[in-house]
Amino acid sequence: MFTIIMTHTHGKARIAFFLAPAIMLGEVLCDLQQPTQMAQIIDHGLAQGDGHYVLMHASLMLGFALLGLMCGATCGTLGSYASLKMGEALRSEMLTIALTSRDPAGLAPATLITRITNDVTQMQNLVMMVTRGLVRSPLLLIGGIVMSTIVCPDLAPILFVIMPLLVVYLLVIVRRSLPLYTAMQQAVDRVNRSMRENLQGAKTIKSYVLEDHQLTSFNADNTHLQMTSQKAALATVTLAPVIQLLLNLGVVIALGYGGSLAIAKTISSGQIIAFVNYMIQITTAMIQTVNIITAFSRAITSAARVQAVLAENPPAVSATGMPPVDAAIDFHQVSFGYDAAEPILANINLHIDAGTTCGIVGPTGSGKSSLINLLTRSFDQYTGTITIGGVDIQQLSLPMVHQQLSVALQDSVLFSGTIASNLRFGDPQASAAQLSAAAHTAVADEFIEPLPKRFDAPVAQRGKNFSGGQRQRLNLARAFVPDHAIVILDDATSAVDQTTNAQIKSRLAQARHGQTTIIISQRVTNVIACDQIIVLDAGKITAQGTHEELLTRSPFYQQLVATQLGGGRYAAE
Ligand SMILES: Nc1ncnc2c1ncn2[C@@H]1O[C@H](COP(=O)(O)OP(=O)(O)OP(=O)(O)O)[C@@H](O)[C@H]1O
Repeated sequence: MFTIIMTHTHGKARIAFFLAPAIMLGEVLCDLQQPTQMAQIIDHGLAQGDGHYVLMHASLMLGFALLGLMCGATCGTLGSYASLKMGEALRSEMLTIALTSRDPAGLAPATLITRITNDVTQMQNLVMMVTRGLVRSPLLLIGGIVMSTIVCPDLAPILFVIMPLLVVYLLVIVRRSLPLYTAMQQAVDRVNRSMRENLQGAKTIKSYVLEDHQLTSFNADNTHLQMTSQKAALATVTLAPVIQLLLNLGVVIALGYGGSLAIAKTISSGQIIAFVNYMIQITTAMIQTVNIITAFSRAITSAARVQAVLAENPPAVSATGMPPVDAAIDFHQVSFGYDAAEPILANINLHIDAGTTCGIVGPTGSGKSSLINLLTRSFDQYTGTITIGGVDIQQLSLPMVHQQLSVALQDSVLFSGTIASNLRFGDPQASAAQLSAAAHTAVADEFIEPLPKRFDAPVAQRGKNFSGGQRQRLNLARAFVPDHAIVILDDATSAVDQTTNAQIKSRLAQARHGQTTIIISQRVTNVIACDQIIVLDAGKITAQGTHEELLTRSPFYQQLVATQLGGGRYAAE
């Protein structure tokens, strides 16, 4: 946890982090002066009726109080600065990892949200507490014990009995509360996940009239969160009162026993008052220690969850390969599984010549998208070699890989903004002519041109002001805007009608003539004209060749053609 805090606290924030406790030392020293000064006033000033002595020591007390206040305020400001800066750095790094991570298995959005917000906040609270309390509480505690022993050694045994009892109690509570805080954070994850799914799927829920069912399920998660939070709170709720009780008991004994010693003239009344005041300071320090320990328990849990995100496959930093000279693609003996125990692709060998088109067909779940996920380096845990232009993609940095290829996925994710801002994702400098050309290839021009603002027309969140087919065409156009050597279309026209699909196919053939294009499609018509077609089944390449070749070689392909095209031998266009 300390490593996470330190690696995310730089420059002025780091100075503030270390300076704040040092300044806090001033406040503690000032606080520790007060009871002694008070005893002096009672035993010397008041007892001897020395008004000047009383005034002088009262002024000293005021001076210490003001100095303590200044130290406390400065420490609080510095601590808050360090905490805010650490939170900012941590959130930024976590989001970067979330956006670039190539192993999303442990990074479900709901848990990520909780980790980036709630868990980071817990760590920020700890930094605040540590900068203020980590020095103050132990020092005030030890200082209080030492000073009370010096000022009134006769009453010191009271503390030596009470303190060990308190420490044991504290340790028991902390041990009990730690797993409860972990459970609480997991419950927050569940509520977040449920809320996210319900909000995203609101339309589907309404159409199936499942509002009550979903609400019941959400309420169950909500109640679970409330119960686990309550358990965690209950585990620590007795801490402060028990500390207060034991120390009040100590004060009562000090007053009773100390009173009898004062009557016997063994100690003075000023000593008793100083001792009681030190006990009050010790109580305050103990309660503050409890708060720090509680914050620690929560932050330890949170730090582990934050660390799990920070450890998620950081993007490759060393890239030694030169950019590929051409767009030929090779897979050599590639095997892959999202989970090591479940292979998805097995021994894939394929070669796509630069400047050719390659179609990939296969039943649903056969591994077509997974193949592309490897080429785009979304996942790296495969065996074998994948090269672009003869260069192993592992030797290329992620930006280098992404400068080679554009991908249009079936799921057309659009972002709020304008059509132009969405189309410029892959090339922020793209000219208006590039946008028009890309929109034309994707047959998106026919609905963009009539819009009053054309390419400046607004796009709502997730593109919900466009139809599914329109979204897909904008998604396609976005992939065509950058002048990348390789374009991959992964079932990217599944939502468009047959006529538009045919138009896209013919414009694509023209626009990408002589450039490497990979088309994954459930529709056999989309791949018929490809220079080669790869047939995938259960993660293996079962056949590859041209349409004509596959019609004679691949029973699966024959069946696909028969089902979709009525059984005739369709020639490639
Ligand atoms: N991110 C993932 N984590 C775990 N398993 C996954 C993931 N993505 C896909 N899979 C699994 O990998 C297998 C192949 O999926 P993939 O998406 O590659 O198939 P596909 O041929 O593209 O299917 P479709 O035509 O339906 O899109 C499936 O069994 C799927 O459940």
